[in-house]
Amino acid sequence: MVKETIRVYARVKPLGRQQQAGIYSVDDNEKSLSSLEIIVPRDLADGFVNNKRESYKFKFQKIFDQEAKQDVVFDSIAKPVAECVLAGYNGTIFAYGQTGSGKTFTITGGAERYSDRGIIPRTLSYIFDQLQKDSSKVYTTHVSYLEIYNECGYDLLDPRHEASGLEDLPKVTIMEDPDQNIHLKNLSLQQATNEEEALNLLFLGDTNRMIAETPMNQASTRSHCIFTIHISSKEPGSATVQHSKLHLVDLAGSERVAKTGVGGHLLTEAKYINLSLHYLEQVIIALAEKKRSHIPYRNSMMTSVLRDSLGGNCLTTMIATLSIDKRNIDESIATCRFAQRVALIKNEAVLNEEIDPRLVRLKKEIQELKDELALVTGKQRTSELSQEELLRLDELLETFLEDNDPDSTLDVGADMRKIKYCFIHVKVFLLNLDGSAAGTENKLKTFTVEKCQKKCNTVERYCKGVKQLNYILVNMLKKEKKKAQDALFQLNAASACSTVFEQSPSINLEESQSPSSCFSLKEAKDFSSSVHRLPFLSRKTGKMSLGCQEAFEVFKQDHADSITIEDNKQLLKQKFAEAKCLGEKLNEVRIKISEYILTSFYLLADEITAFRGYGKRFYYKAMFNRVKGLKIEIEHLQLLIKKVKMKLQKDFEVWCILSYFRTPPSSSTSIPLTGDSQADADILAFIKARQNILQKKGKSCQK
Ligand SMILES: Nc1ncnc2c1ncn2[C@@H]1O[C@H](COP(=O)(O)OP(=O)(O)OP(=O)(O)O)[C@@H](O)[C@H]1O
Repeated sequence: MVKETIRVYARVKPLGRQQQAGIYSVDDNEKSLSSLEIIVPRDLADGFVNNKRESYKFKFQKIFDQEAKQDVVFDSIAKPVAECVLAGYNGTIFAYGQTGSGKTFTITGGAERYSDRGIIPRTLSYIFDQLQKDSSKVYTTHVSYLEIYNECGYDLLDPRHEASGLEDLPKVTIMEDPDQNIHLKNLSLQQATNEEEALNLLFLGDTNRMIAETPMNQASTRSHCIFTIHISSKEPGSATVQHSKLHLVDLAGSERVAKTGVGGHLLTEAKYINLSLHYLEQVIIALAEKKRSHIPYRNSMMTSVLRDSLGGNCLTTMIATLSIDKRNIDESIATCRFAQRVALIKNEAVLNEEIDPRLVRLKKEIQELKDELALVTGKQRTSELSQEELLRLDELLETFLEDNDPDSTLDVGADMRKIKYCFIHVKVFLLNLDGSAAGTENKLKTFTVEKCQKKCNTVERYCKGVKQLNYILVNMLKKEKKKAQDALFQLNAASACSTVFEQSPSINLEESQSPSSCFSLKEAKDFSSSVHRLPFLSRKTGKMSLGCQEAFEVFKQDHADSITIEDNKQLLKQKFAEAKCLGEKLNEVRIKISEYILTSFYLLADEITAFRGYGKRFYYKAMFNRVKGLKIEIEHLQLLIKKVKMKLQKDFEVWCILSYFRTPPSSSTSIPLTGDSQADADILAFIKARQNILQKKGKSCQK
């Protein structure tokens, strides 16, 4: 807990050109309090016997003279408060003084120069800077902006739109809970994750502020404004959260109504303002009197909102803004008197820590669920398993791990404690696999290893089998290919010798072969076209079987057409690259043209621009046509590649037929099946087709 009286500072506003300075002196003391002396010369008109005081002395924590810059004010006043707020304490800084004395300039800042930024933007910047540096905690920051005008509260951060008048803003009302805590109904808390977002909210609020003119100040604020920064912080893993808030208050002008010379509607306003400041004064007087038990906070909205800041859980600072103009001397003295009373108020700031409400909620939820579970199961579940339950679990685990049946299961019921226990147990067994655990664990270890080895052996055998099959198939296809090449060679030779297929449809391809194995190229081609696409070459899915694909690849490599395909592919690549390059250029030109169109829209009279635009358009059109041409060329090439590929596949089929039919039918039985059910079915269908043809052929020969 930090016990401290409210710190009171004074800031003297620089005098305007036509202002005449009152007599005052500052005794700035670095070590203790500084003092301000205001001299009011006795008015001779009051006569020679005049007991009026001539000198007024006031003590302040520090006095900022006319030359004091905003950064100095921030460093001395706001920075220490912001540090406390970051540490989890509540803080308040409020500016009090007559209209035009520099309250808004000190709290919010001036709009002319960046260096004129006041306490709010500088504090936001400082806080977000610190939050970024501190990675030990998770911070959440919100801001709220309240305006109190004629005893009514308004939410300046209404996100829907910028209000055209105060009436358009949501009305904020005060609610008090049984513990006498104040809650502001309708005041929105806007989250700000960084400085920029927080500043945007400040600007939104400032735009919404009610500004009216008084004879004293052309743009004076006649309402109280409270900008609040709310910070929540939590260390990861910690159960406690800290909540703190910093009120930055710009009070309305404290001058007396008679002096301002206002009337009518403005007089009503002034009365309200003065009334609320009067109540503020009453609260401060009451707080300064040690014997007073009742503090009249509830008399006005402003004192209700600032209840904690005045004599409560808060580190509070007041800035008395003074206009040391000859005409404003009385007001300045009044402000200083008020400040002296405020300086007597003692506050007790405590660290605002609480158990994370989410944690409290979760704990409650867990208890409720436990109760529900106990009701359903009829058992009260504790966090630990009983000795009996543990023994039963051990038995179940042992039976499960010793069971050779791979489909055996371990059923421990829907109890997370038991499931976790089993997992841990199994993990321990696995970790001990290489250790020398004895007894059951050892048995289980051996059992697990055996089981694993068995599995490995099966997989190994399986892989071996697949490899063997692959090897057989590839060899088979290689042999077939060689035979086909021989056959083709002989065919070529035969055709060279003018042995026309048509004349002798049953030309022997190899003299040594049996007559039934003879097959002409034409027949092979006919067969190919009649079967259309052989089942093992083209599946219903349109894909070849794996072995066939492999064979096709080997076949393709040696085929003359594959060179054509490669050439075409290269050409296609080039065309694609060219088309891409042109496409990019085209886009560039398109952007330039739209820029030109936009420019010429603004400079319609400028014919040169328009002409240039046309030139670009022409260029664009030519490029467009070129790309179009390339597209057609690419499509043509793609078609060509497709055609060559189809031709290759057809040739491959013919080659397969030829090579297969060269072998005697009896040899088909020696063909090892692949093991792949679909491929085997293809092969068998192929053999059947071949036998049918041979049968037909035999019949026609007999005829
Ligand atoms: N320290 C200062 N340095 C330079 N200009 C200042 C200073 N203090 C105040 N001013 C200027 O004086 C004028 C009035 O100041 P400001 O609006 O802050 O007064 P105020 O006390 O907030 O008045 P109100 O009660 O009407 O809101 C503004 O133009 C402001 O820029």
